[in-house]
Amino acid sequence: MAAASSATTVPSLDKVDFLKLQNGSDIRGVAVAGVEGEPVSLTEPVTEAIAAAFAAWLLDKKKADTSRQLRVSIGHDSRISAQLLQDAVSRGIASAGLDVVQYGLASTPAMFNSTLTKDDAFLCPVDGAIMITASHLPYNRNGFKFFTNAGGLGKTDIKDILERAANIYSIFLAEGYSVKKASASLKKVDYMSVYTSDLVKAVRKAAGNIEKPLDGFHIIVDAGNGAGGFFAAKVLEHLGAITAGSQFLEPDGMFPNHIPNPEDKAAMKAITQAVLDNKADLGIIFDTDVDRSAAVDSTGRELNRNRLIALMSAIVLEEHPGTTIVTDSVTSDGLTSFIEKKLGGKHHRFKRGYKNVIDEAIRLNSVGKESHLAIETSGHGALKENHWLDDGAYLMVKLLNKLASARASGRGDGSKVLTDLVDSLEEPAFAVELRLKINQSHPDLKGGSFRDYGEVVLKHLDNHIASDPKLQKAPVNYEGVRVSGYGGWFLLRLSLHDPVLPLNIETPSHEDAVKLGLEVAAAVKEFQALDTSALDKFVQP
Ligand SMILES: O=P(O)(O)OC[C@H]1O[C@H](O)[C@H](O)[C@@H](O)[C@@H]1O
Repeated sequence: MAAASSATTVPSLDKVDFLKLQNGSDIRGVAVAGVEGEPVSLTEPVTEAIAAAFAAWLLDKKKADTSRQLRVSIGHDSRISAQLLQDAVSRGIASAGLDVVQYGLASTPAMFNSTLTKDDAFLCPVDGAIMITASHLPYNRNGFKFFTNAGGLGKTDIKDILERAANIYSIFLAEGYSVKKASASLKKVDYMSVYTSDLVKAVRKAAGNIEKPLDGFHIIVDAGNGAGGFFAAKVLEHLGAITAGSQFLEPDGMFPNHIPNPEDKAAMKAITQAVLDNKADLGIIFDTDVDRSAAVDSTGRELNRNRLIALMSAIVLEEHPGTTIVTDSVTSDGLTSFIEKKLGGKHHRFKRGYKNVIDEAIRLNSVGKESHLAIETSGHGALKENHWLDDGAYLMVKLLNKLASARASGRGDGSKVLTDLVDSLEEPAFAVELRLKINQSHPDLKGGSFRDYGEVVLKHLDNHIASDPKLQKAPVNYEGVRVSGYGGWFLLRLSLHDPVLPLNIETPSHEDAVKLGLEVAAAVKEFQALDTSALDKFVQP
């Protein structure tokens, strides 16, 4: 079968700054026209060039290890631009002579998994995988994540791919671009059935090989119209659970109900309400591409952010006593004492970014410091037992295992077994995140980058803190400036991607948070390019 259509329309080619499409270890851009000020950057030729560049990169990496033709799997989330981009990606891969295997609607973790699965019938393992997604971003965006069996590609490889893509695109500019029929092979495979059956097997195995370990449990899924709807019918129901009342399972790239994002307040409210209305045992919510998740217990208590980390830590530390839990930088002090004092583990609070925490856990293991869990407050999480695969669905499988095994051992009280595990987690009475923007066109940047400017702000804050006896700098810290005071803490750091300094504050009261906020405000007031309006509003009497 030929890859792609034989249409010969010639989209007009604009000059493109490929490196601007890099977003950490992902590629992100605008794929749908119509939003003011957001011109389309992921056009068909740009996408085709990026896919061809990934193919060339993969050929360089893998040529020596395999005698057969390399193959690449392609999946996508529910976005309205998915089909167009999938076709362009397929053409790019095929133009480099690699085989294309299309999975259709898929989750990001399933794509990584396809590089590990050994099953000829499903053309697995693939040599490389591409997920077309922009996670929880608005409907007009889209992007790509790339995987090999070594995991997700990192920043350096993404930069390499974008540089190669720019060269390929310059050939399109010179020679003209047309949507060509490619000669390499294209197949469609229902890989999600392999991935979901792996999840089902994992729960059955943990329950002692019981066919329906969730028999009678009522569990509600909210997929936010992303790609996660499969979890209800293909995972939970196979395990015996009732999923009536599950919502927003149908893919709809306009996301008409709420943003598929477990960090979003409206999204958490929607799943909580569904659990209470249906008197369900548990609620589960995913982001668009199912690499992030959160849960809600039967009383409507949210199990997300620090609470989800605490819960996963409790489960993992039962299995691996004393192990190190790697988390992102905005985790609470209460979480540290919970992991270290209550659970007897070690808390390694590292940097923000799922790739950062996963890579750090892998590094710790490589230097002999055992770690089994890397997890972010955003709902991203990966376990050593699951190949460090960043997988929101697998996190939920670990909770399901706990429900099933508790019942098998005579505890029939549903999600209380989960809630009880995090009972003694100390939680701040007040928590806030304020995002302070750096105005990139301000003359104070003097042509430098927002990152350099942000670093100067942080250095200045650091000096200010040193001279203030009411505040203590965190003795170990990997990102930004983290400070204790007024019974709580704050962290000011550079955003991973945006010209923004996010400020997190957690304190015993709103009043204490204002006191910490005033300290930060005083330290940064001379930085004219920093928009402190969110902070100024917060500290106003
Ligand atoms: O640094 P921020 O702007 O707060 O963004 C941080 C977040 O960026 C992306 O969404 C990553 O996928 C997350 O892993 C990370 O937590």
